[in-house]
Amino acid sequence: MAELLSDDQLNDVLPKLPDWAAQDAALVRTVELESFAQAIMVVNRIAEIAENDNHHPDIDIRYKTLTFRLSTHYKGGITALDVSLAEEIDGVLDALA
Ligand SMILES: C[C@H](O)[C@H](O)[C@H]1CNC2=NC(N)=NC(=O)C2=N1
Repeated sequence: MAELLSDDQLNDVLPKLPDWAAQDAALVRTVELESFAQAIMVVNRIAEIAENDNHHPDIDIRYKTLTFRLSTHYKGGITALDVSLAEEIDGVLDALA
């Protein structure tokens, strides 16, 4: 079972996730894609990852801007599961042409 990260643990992790911020007990990243179609393609790729991980992001879709909020719902905050998912989301975004 994943445990909530302490403030110290979170402060250690955040520098490794430069595109993410800790806001309201979640890891948050906003990214603007090239088009709505590309945004939806990204959402679908991340949906596959989330299903495989059984750990799911909150995703806000506004035209071609996506905002991801990662928290572990049954813990009510940020755990290592959220850090791992953030790294996987970064991988999808970094791989875009
Ligand atoms: C039953 C199922 O394993 C749980 O509901 C999973 C699904 N995906 C999840 N995703 C996230 N972000 N937090 C959870 O606590 C969580 N729990």
